[in-house]
Amino acid sequence: MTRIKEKGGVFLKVIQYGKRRGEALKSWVFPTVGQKAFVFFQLYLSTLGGSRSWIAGFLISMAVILASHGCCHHGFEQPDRGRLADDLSFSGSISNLKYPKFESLANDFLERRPSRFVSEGRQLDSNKLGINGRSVKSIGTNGRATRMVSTKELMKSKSDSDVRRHSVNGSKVVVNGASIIKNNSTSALVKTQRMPTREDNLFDEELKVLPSDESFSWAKDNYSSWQRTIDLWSFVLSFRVQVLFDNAKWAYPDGFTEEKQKARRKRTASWLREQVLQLGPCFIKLGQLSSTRSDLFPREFVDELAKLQDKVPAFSPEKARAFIERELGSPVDILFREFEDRPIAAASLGQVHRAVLHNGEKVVVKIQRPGLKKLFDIDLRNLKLVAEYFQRSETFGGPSRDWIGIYDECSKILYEEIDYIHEGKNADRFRRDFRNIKWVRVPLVIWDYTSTKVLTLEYAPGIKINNLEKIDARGYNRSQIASRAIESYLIQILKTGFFHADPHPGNLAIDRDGSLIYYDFGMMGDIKSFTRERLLELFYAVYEKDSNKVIRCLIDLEALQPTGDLSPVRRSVQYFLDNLLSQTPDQQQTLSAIGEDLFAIATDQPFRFPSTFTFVLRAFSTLEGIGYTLDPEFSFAKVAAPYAQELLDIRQSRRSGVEVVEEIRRQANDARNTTMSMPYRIQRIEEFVKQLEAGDLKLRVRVLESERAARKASILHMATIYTVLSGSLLNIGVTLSSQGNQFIANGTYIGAGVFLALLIRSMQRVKNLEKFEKMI
Ligand SMILES: Nc1ncnc2c1ncn2[C@@H]1O[C@H](COP(=O)(O)OP(=O)(O)OP(=O)(O)O)[C@@H](O)[C@H]1O
Repeated sequence: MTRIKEKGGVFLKVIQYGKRRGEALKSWVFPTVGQKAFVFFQLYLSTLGGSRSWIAGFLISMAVILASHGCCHHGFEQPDRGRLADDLSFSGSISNLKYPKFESLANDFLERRPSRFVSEGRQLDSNKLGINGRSVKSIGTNGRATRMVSTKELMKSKSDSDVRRHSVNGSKVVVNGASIIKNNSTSALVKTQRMPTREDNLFDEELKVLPSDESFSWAKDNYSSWQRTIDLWSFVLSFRVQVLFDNAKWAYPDGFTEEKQKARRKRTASWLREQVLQLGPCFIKLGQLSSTRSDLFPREFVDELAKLQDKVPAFSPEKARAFIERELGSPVDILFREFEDRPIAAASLGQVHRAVLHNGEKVVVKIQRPGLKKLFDIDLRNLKLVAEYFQRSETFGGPSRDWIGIYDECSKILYEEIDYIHEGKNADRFRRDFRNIKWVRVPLVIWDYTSTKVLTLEYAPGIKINNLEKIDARGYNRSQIASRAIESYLIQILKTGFFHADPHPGNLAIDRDGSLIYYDFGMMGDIKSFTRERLLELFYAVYEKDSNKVIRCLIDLEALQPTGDLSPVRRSVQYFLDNLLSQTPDQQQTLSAIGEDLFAIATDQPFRFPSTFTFVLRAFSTLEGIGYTLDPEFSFAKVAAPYAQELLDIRQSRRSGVEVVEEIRRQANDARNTTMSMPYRIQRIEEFVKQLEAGDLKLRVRVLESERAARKASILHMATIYTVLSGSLLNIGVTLSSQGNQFIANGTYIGAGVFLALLIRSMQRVKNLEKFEKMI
């Protein structure tokens, strides 16, 4: 599982609630040059961060919405859970095999919905079918045991003679229950590849022409690791400089205005997208993940990065075919009856081709980009250096944040994403979780055609969830789709604990019968039962507006560090609970708005990696956004209400017995202790007052504002010295240079440069302090 831990911490301050959302975006001014340079990595790390905060954020938001909505007593209708009878998915016998190597397939088989199960399996004669004495037994669709032949085994014996050995009466070969008619003396399996024509189109959809990756250096076979490292660091430095210029008022000779800054940012953002494409898969994945992080990045960046969702270059069919052959051990023409050279989708980590198995089953083959592992190794090695720099740097939270830990988690997740066996197992588990919910569809994994880098799945075409035109044309119920998307997610978070961590519109589609198809199980989250219990406690605490309990739960969840004085945290939590929970239904905010509020409040607090709160809400705000697009009347609270009510009911019923007695006993104990200790407490207060009067007790007061002002003054003082030194050295250099002492002049120029850099750094620090002051 993808268990994403929260790492790092931030300091605590309550910030102006009223301004927070606009400010969060507007004030995207990176405090130091270092931060500007590594914003990309920061985004990457934060996007993939801790699942606990992720969920904690979601539950808080949910409780907030529900409490503000007063919804827990409404009797909302549960969306229709029925599934239409006609199911046009393709399914075939080959996926019904049980292979010893992949135990999970048996579960697949058992859970398979009968409506989907188009039986092409035939009961086979075991005597005729054994290949090299080995055959695989599976349960046929009619419930009887059927002997099945592993396709891999069959591929091994693909020569004519081998094939002939499997023929029955010289005319028919049975492969995994499907019949292949043998037309002539050549191999029955080796067929000339024939692409489907318009008249003979095996698939309904038209294919788009995808751009090719040939012009990209990362796609070249001879791309060296040195070149890669140079490219990567050049990008980081160029981006740092561009952001610096975008944000520095002095960089606008005709005068600074917000419009001009926006226009420049737009240019930088489009440059960034290009660069991300140039840098390849690891960064494309990062860019995609960032495209919903409007809390961290200006709108212009988010919009540009969102374009990465679809526009990822494809690699050539030759590469794809060679790769499949290397991975699966046989040429494509032998493995498949048909294979479409043009991919239906090209994503950051792989591309998807349609194919037809020899038994006629339609499948998709997801092929990983060649050389991806090597690229990941280099990229992550470099990103580790960045993490180490962050760990040392005060600016990035230094020792209070576990950057190395975050890096480790992230690289684990990325490596898991490029392991398609892992993805296949995730898909199986996800399908099992939804086996009783007929309106969620998860394509079957064809394990025999799957390896770490090639994943073959049942072909499950659908209309992308944000394609309103097609959804309307087919007459689907938009509001039902919106509710189902959210509901399926609530089930994952609250019930099964195993959730799809990347539910962008490309990964959700509508099947012909209106059910929801999930694609891409590379990045999944897993909530352990201990965590789930704590999260439920957190949910109740938020619902009861009990800040102490909220803090206790956050500490238990390791989402908050119990170090130092927690009273400022308590104040901000209470502020958040009071403000949001007192909202009337018409003031009710969207999940993404609440998410932004959470980020604003969490800034500078000892939460572990609070920026993951955006990741927390990423899935839900994406789905919520889809919900609003599909149905303007859509309400998250409405869909979530029955689930929240259920949680509250469970608690109520739990409390009814032993817990109530326990609670009464606890309260009685508290009351007795308080009464007994009262005289002693009054005596203590009296002692304090006496000590104060006698001057024995001194109160030390720290005025943080003055401390900050003094710090600012000292930085400005140093900045003045740097200016003078830099100017003087520059003057000396010019003089020496005019006198012909070029060598010494160069030395003084370098000195001037160093002081100039120190000056810029000081100015940045002043700017940071000012920004911080504005926020508190
Ligand atoms: N079983 C399937 N049947 C039909 N189409 C599919 C299937 N699996 C994937 N696709 C299509 O291929 C696209 C890309 O698939 P997928 O998301 O699994 O690839 P990916 O490389 O993991 O992409 P990303 O990581 O960017 O989300 C999907 O959006 C969908 O259109």
